[in-house]
Amino acid sequence: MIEKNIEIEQIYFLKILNSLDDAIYITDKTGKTLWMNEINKKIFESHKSRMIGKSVAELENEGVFNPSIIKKVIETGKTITKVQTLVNGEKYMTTGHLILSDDGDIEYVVAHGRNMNKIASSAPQLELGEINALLQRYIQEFRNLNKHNLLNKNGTTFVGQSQSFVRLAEIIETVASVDTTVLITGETGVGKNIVAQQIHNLSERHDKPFIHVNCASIPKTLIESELFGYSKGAFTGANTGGKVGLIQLAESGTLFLDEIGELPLQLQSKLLQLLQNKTYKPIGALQTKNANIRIIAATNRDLEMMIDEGTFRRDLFYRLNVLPITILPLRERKEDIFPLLQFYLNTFNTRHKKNRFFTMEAIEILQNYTWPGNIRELENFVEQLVVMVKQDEISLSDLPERFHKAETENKDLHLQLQGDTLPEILDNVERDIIKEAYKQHKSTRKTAQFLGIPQSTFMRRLKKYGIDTKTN
Ligand SMILES: Nc1ncnc2c1ncn2[C@@H]1O[C@H](COP(=O)(O)OP(=O)(O)OP(=O)(O)O)[C@@H](O)[C@H]1O
Repeated sequence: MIEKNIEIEQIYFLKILNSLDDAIYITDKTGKTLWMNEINKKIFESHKSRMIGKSVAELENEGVFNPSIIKKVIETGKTITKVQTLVNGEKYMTTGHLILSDDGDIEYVVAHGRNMNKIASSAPQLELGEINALLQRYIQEFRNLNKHNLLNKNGTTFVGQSQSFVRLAEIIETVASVDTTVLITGETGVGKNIVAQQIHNLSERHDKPFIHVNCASIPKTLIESELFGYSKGAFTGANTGGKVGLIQLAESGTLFLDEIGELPLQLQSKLLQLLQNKTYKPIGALQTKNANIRIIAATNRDLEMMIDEGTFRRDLFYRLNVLPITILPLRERKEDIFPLLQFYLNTFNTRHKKNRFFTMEAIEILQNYTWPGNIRELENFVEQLVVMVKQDEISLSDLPERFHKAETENKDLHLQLQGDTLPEILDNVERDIIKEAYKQHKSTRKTAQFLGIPQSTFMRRLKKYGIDTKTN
C-alpha cells in the first residue's frame, strides 16, 4: 500500500512539474541535459528533440541560452541567479543550484526559471529560500523518477517513463528481494531478458552467476545434456570425463530459462522435479544432486493455450507462475517511445561519432507507430538511421514507407471515428474529403471532376458543410 502511494505520488508530482509555468531544467554534474519540464519543451520547441544528452555549453554555443546559468554554476560551484535570454527571445529570471549527494559530491545541477513578464505583472515573487525549498522537492522527485533508469551491471540502461514502466520497475525491486520463481511474459523485444537480468542484479544472488539458457536455440536432442549435464561414460560418444550442466554452473545464482515454451515435454517433468525438490539427476548418474538456484523463466508464447493443446504441463506452469510479470508491448506504453528514441539516438551518435537529431514531425510519427518488434525494433531502427542518413537532421523523408503508411491508417481511422451515429460519421468523412480535395484542386469545377460528381452537387455539399471556398 505504501509503495503504491509512493508510485502514485511520483506520477502525480511529474504531472505537477509539467504543468508549471516555471521552467525546470536538470543536468548531470558535467552539464549534460537529463530532463526538462513541458514549459521548457515549448520554449525550445524546434530544438528539444536533440537537447536531451547534450551539454549546456554546446547549447549555449548554438544560442539556445544566453548565457547558460548551469554552465556558470558548474564553473563557480555556487548558486547563481541571473537574467537569461532564451532562444524564443523571452527573458527569464533563472536560478541555478548544485544538488549534492549524501556524500557531498555534485549529483545534479538544476535551473529554475521564471518568465520576467510574469514576475512584473501578476504573480507574487517567491523568496530565494522558497525557490530553494521547491527545488529540493523537485530534485527528490527527479531522483525517484530517475531511479527507474537503472544501469545494469552489463552496461545496458533500463529506460522508460510511462506509468506501466514505473510500475514494472517497482515490481522488479519487490520481486528481486524474495527468492521465488518468476515467469516473465510479453511479446518479442519488449525487454524480458533485461528484466530477468535486472531482477538478478538487485537480488541477494547478484554476485553469483546469472546463466541465460535460450531453450529455443539449443537443439532438442542436446538440451537435456546441456541443462542437466551427464556423468562419466553416460553414453557412447559422450565426453568420457562427463559434462557439467548449466544448472550446476548456475549454482548459488540465477538460471534464466528463456523461451521456456520451447522446452520438450519430457524435459518439462525433469524441470518440475527440480522446481519442486531442488534436486536433479545428470544423465547416467546414479544419484540426485542438490541445486541452490533461483529460476526465472520467460516466454512470448501463450502457455495456457499450450496447456489446452497438450504441449505444456499444467503443473509446471503453476510452479513457474508463482510471481508472474507481464511486460506490455511498446504500443501500449507510448510515453516510453520518446525517452527510448533519445536514449538510443545518444548511444548510437556516440558509438558512430555522429550528431544526428530528429525533427519534431519525425518524432511524432515514430511515437504513433505500432513497433511490432518492440524495443529491439526501435533500437535497431535508430542505429540504422544514425548510420544511413546522410545529414544530421532525421526528418519525415528519411523514414521508410511503413511509418507513413501507419500514419495514414491512423488518420483514416481517426476520420471514421468522428461522430456518434453512422450518418454523423459519414457526414464527417464526406466533409473532410471535400475540404481536402478542394485544398488540392482549388476550383469547384476541377474538384467536382476529381471527385466524380456534378459541379452542382459539389456546390450543394459545400453549402451543407458550411465550407467557405475563400478560406479553404
Ligand atoms: N527499458 C529498456 N530500455 C532500454 N533498452 C531496452 C529496454 N528494454 C529492452 N531494451 C533493449 O531492447 C532489446 C530487446 O530486449 P530483450 O532482449 O530483453 O527483449 P525480449 O523480450 O527478451 O525479446 P525476445 O522475446 O525476442 O527474447 C535489447 O537490446 C534490450 O537492451
